[in-house]
Amino acid sequence: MAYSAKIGPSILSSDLSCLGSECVRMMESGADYLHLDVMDGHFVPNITFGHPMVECLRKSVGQDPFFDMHMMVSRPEQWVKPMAAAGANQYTFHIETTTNPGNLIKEIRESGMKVGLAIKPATTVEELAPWANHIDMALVMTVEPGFGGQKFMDDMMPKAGANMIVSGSAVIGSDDPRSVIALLRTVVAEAIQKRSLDR
Ligand SMILES: O=C(CO)[C@H](O)[C@H](O)COP(=O)(O)O
Repeated sequence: MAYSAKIGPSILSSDLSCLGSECVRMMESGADYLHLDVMDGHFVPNITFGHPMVECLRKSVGQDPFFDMHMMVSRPEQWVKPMAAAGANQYTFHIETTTNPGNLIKEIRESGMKVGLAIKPATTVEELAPWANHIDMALVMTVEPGFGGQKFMDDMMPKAGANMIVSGSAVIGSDDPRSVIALLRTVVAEAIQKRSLDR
């Protein structure tokens, strides 16, 4: 059986004044999808951009790149429809930010997007587990949300078993992002294979 992993560069560490060309550079370097970090200054102590920027990006890069919106915002319900209209493919919200994940999942699907569910380092996978069959992707954070380039939290490893990897500064900051993406993909695919053989 062939084991594969998907790599989604986070554009957080890129030159945000050149976001369109940075996204194209990542896709041309072999990225499987793009992880777009949306921050509102409330859920996290940082601000990035919102749906108007996503709409411009979509026009600039075309229909093909898959946009996974990592919504680090305090009211994720508010941005579902605007993000769908702007051209987002997946809406990944934080379980810590809503009292009604089921309703939000329904709204996201009705808007035509896939559903991602994220947890901060302090949140257990048990809180995520009841929604596992209702979502397309679980995002287990290995840094505190808000900033790229932080130290990887090794103690998050028991929560993971990942087949999709978000990597920002290591990919964006490299002179050779193609090699970094390929290396990440190979290492993760081999780990998945080993894990399945160990079972
Ligand atoms: O979600 C994020 C921060 O909130 C970033 O997307 C994530 O941390 C990836 O960036 P890096 O690899 O530089 O840590």
